[in-house]
This record gives sequence, structure tokens and C-alpha cells, in this order.
Amino acid sequence: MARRRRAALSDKPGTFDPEDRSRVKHTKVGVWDLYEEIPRELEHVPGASRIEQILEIKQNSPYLWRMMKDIASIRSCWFLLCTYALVHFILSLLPAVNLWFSGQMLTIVQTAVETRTVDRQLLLRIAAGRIGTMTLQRFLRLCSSRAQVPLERRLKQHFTQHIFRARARLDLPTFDDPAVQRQLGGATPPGGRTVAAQTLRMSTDLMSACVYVTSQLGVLVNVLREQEDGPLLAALMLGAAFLEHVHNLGQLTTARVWAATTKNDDYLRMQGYKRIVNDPEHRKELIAGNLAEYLISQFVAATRRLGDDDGDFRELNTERVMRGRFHLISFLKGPLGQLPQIIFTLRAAQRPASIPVSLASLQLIQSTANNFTWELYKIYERTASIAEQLADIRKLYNIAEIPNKITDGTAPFPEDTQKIRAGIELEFRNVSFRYPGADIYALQNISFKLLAGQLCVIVGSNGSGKSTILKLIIRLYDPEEGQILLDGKDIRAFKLQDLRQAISVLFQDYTHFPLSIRDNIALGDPEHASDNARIERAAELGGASEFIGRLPDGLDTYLERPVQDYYGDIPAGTHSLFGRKVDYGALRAAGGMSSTANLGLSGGQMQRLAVARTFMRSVVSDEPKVGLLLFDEPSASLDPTAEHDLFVRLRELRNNKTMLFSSHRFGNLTRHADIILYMNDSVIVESGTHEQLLAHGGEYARIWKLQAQAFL
Ligand SMILES: Nc1ncnc2c1ncn2[C@@H]1O[C@H](COP(=O)(O)OP(=O)(O)OP(=O)(O)O)[C@@H](O)[C@H]1O
Repeated sequence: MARRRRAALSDKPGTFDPEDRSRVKHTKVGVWDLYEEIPRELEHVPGASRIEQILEIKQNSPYLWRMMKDIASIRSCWFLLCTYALVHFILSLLPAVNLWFSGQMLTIVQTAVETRTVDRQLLLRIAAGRIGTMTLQRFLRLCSSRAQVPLERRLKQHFTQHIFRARARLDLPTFDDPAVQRQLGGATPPGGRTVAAQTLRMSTDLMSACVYVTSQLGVLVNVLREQEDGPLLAALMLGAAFLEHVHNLGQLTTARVWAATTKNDDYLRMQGYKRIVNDPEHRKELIAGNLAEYLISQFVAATRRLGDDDGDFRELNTERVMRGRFHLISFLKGPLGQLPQIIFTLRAAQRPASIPVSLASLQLIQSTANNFTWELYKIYERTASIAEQLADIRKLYNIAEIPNKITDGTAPFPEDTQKIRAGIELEFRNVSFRYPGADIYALQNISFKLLAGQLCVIVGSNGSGKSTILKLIIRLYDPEEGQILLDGKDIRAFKLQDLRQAISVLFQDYTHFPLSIRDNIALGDPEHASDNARIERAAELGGASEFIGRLPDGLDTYLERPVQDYYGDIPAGTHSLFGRKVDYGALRAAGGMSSTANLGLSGGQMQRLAVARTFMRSVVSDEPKVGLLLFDEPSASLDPTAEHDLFVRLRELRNNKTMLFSSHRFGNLTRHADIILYMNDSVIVESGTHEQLLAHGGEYARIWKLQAQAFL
């Protein structure tokens, strides 16, 4: 397995401070600044970092065992796994068999030179044996690739499910936590191959290397036993081969903790210019602003100023490492490699009567020694990649155990399922809350009570905390202080599953899933996802039926295809393929543009779909499971008629459900509200009914008059 450079973030504790000159070495690499950590322990002891890696391997090896057990438990993996391992075991023995044949062949030649006779039988057997091993080798390679493909596919399926499950179960604050994101990222290494497939290859490579080394050693001992001066020659040859690898060792021992950055203004701006020119997102401004000529001249000038320093970090760093390879040993290793032959020749000249070994066997010993040390060196050199691989396995398993920050409750909700028909009572008691990592309170000492079946509208300026109230009710986050009660009981006591089942929420920043419109609506109530009648009714109530009917694929239209089409060298006249517009540059996807832009759905239409999904959950159902409806600006993108229709429909359909709206609009809804909360700067400033607040003549009354005048 090729050695993979650890560029990812490690999950080790501690920090890395590039400014710490005592611990970090700084090197200029073109426009880049490379900071490499000097290993803390045994800094000047060669191989110290290897010891560290070996300890890491030991620590993580139980995870390898767990993965092997998991692999073995996958359907029909056992057979494939055994075949694959056996094939590689035999394959790694074959070089030694070949070597043995070579030795036999040399003996025949030697006898032929000395006695002028050839043992034909033996020669034929050896020839047949060599052909046999070559054929077997080809056959085994074929078997290996036949077993490897399905084996890796099954591993990928199994561990993709593992990752999917691990990600899907995380709650919002946990998922948003940068440390968790880093942990999740670390469990899915770049390059597409799964950790399991890489582990499989690593394990087989390692097994093959061990078998290879042992068998080569066997042959070497066998050959040397028959030679008088063999041990001396073997020592010389092993020494020469070892020297070659010592030279490489120096190259490959690089710091494991490092970081590179660039502050070069020209380089940064050039990358920015490239993005502007490549990204379709910026094309409008580029053309409208007549920026092309300016950008070209700036780009050319920056390239000129940078000269040879311009380049991606990896590219420049590789060049730097390659330059460093030429040092003394690289000049010496050639002549040193010839030393055994020179000594052999000198000894032969000194004592021609007792030439210790034939020149042919000398070659055999030399190539065996070379192979032997090379494989040994490779095993040693692999410790770094084995340590990394085992750490990857640990990370893969650990993501399934990331604890959620929102802890689950134990009490069922509602205690009496029939009671939900009458709505849910909601109370906030002195609730204060800050978003994770924020210093400022989003809610401060919020208290209000909503009786079952009441309609509440929260109004207030941007950022005053309206949406946050809704997010706390559904327990996306928990309050820092205070309590939220449903039917008189703290919501933290309830089972999360039950709580979220009883509440329906339409977020202001709702998202549509990259699925068909049908699935998007159906996900409002996964239990009835295949009930088309319900889906159609929800679409109708959401005011979405009409425009859905005009789409060529109707409910089966994909809002955003989760899979891109791939194109080869198709002629430019092809404007559509598979019923979709051909996107020649594939840049649209690269620029993050969704295909809803192609669909041509307006913001209001998208909002109607979101409302339809909410209706699927809350009002289409015959057996009411939802008792509290939360709407965050549900009409922000709707025209006045659509907004009016939506509110009328909502009031008609809600029965006794408790409803809570966050809104910027006064009038349409607030007039019907049992309670209005007027918020400013994270606190409730005024509360009461529309009439009460108008009579109060405070901020609510002032803004209501302002809005009313604007529409008069
Ligand atoms: N995910 C978040 N992380 C950190 N701070 C946030 C987050 N979401 C909101 N905030 C902050 O919390 C405060 C309240 O935000 P909230 O979204 O509740 O306001 P809002 O009244 O709904 O505003 P709007 O009318 O613009 O929707 C704001 O200061 C906002 O910047």
C-alpha cells in the first residue's frame, strides 16, 4: 500500500501552535509557509517516531480485530475473504519457488560448464515447473481481482450504512460542533475507498510481505549453506542493500504534525480571480461589471510577480523533497553496491583454485539479498501507514458513539393519546438561551403561557429571538436557564421521539430535500409516505397542486437531482438528455447551483411545498398525532392573496390544535390571536391580544399603524 501522507486533522488531544519556535520548524516553500512540529520525545534518536507509531498500532489494534470480525459477519464475505487471503498467501510464496528454480537452473549450467553434460530430465522438469508457476501466478492474480471486487463492494455497502447511521442519529448542536464535524470527516478518508477496503489491502500486503521475507530468507540460507564463503558475501550484500534503504529512511522521516499556509497577497488574489472566472455564480457580475479585461491583466501581472514561487503547496513541497534527495549516500550507494562483486573477483584472483562460489550463484545471492532487504525495509517503512490505518479504523468506529448533546427523556408524550385532540398547553418559565459558542443571549428570561388550543403570534424585529423560541420547543437546543413545559411537565422528561411526533414545525429557513416533490411532501409523515391520496390532499391544502400539475413529471419531479448526469464528448447540438437540459461545463453543479433553478420554481411556490409537507404531518391525518403547530414566517414569500388563503385554511383546519406563529406581518394573523408576544432584543416587551396591545399604545401599536398606513 502506498504511504498516505497524514494531511488530515488528528483526533489527538493537545494543540499545535505554529508560532512556538521551540517546538515548530518553519520553512518557506514558494509562497507557502510550512510549519513542522519537532517530535517532543527522543528528538534526536533515529527511529523515535517509529516507536511512537508502534505504540499507537498496539493501542489501536483491538479496532482492527473488531473490523475483521465485522467483515467476517457480512453476508458471504467469509468465502470471499478466505479466497482472497489464500490467493495472496500463495502468490507471495511464488517468488521463492521461482528463485529455487533459478538456483537449480544455475546448478545445471555450472555442471554443464564443468563436466560438459546436461541432465535433460532435470532441465525439462525445471522448465515445466517455471511455466507452471507463471501460469499459476496469472491464474491467482485473476482469482484475486475476481474476489476483490465483490468483497470491496460489500465492505463499502456495510460501512456506508455504518457511517449513514452514525451521522443520521446526531442532533443539531452535536452535528454543528466543529470537533464532531472533524471527527466525522476523519472517518471518511478522501479518495473514495472505504477504510475497510484499505484495511483489507493493508492486511494482505503485510501478510504477503511477511511470507515473502520468510520464504526469501529460507532460499538464501539454503543457497549459502552450500557455499564456503557464503556468509561473508551475504553480509556484504545485505549491508549494501541496507545502505540504500538507510538513504531513503532519511527522506521519509518527516514531521507528523504540520501545517502550511500562505499569506502571499498575489497568490491569494490569483486564486480568487480563478474562482470568479470559473464559477457560474459570478458570471452575471463579471459580464455586467465589464470585469474580464481587468481580471486578465491582474492575473497576468500577479503570475509575473510570483514567478517560480507560484504553485499549489503539495506540488511545491514535492519538488522540495525531491531536491533534498541528492546527498552523499546517493553518490556512494552505487559503488558500494558493487563491492561484493569486486571482493569476489579479488578473492578469485588471489586463490583461483578455490573460487568460493560460481559467478552465477553470486548473482542469485545478490538479487535475493536485495529483495530481502527491500521487503524488510518496506515492512519497517509501513509502520507509519499501518498506524494511520489503524487510527482510521478507530475513528470509523468511534463516530457511532458520539454522544448527543440533547439528552433523551423517558416519559411518553402525550400521556393520554386522546388528549392531544384538545391541543397541548405550552409554558415558558424564565427561559434564557445562548447559541453554542455565542456570547450574546438569544433569549433572556422569557416567560409566557399558552393554553391548549390557543393561537399565539410572536412578532418583533429581526434577530429578536422569535425563531429561537420555536427551536427550543422542538428541542433542537435546550435552554441554558429556565424551563419549557408541555401540559405542565418539563419537556426534557419526554421521549424525544414522542415529543417531536406531537409537534409540527415549519422553519423559516426550511429546506427541500434532494428528492421528488412527492417524497418531499411525504416526509412530513413518514409513516404514511406511500399514501398518495394523503400526499395529493396535502399538496392541495398547501396551495401547491396547481403548479405541480403543470410540471411535466408532476409530483414525481425532482426538485434537485441528488445524482448528476455524466456526459462524454457529446455533440454541441444536443440540448437535452434523459429529459434534462444538458449542462455542458458541469460548472453549474460545481458552482453549487441547484436544479430548482432549471425547474423555474419561485420562492412562493417552494414555500407552498414546505407548507404542504407541514400539512401532510399535521392536518391530513385521520388519527391526530400532532397537537402543537409551529410556523416560522410561513408566508414570507407568499403574495397577499396566497397569504390570506393560507391563514384562512390554517384556521379552518387546525381544530383544537395549539398554534404558534412567528411573523413580521401584523394584522392578518395577529387580529385572530389569543395572545401576541412582541419581542425586542431577546426579551418579550409586550404581550396581550391585538385590541389590548392597540389600546396599550406601545411599540406593537406603533408598528401596526405603520404597516396599516403602508397598505392604505
Ligand atoms: N445558529 C445560530 N448560531 C448563533 N447565533 C444564532 C443562530 N441563530 C440565530 N442566532 C442569533 O440569535 C438571535 C435571535 O435569532 P432568531 O433567529 O431567533 O431571531 P428572529 O427574531 O427569528 O429573527 P428574524 O425575524 O430575522 O427571523 C440573533 O441575534 C441571531 O443572530
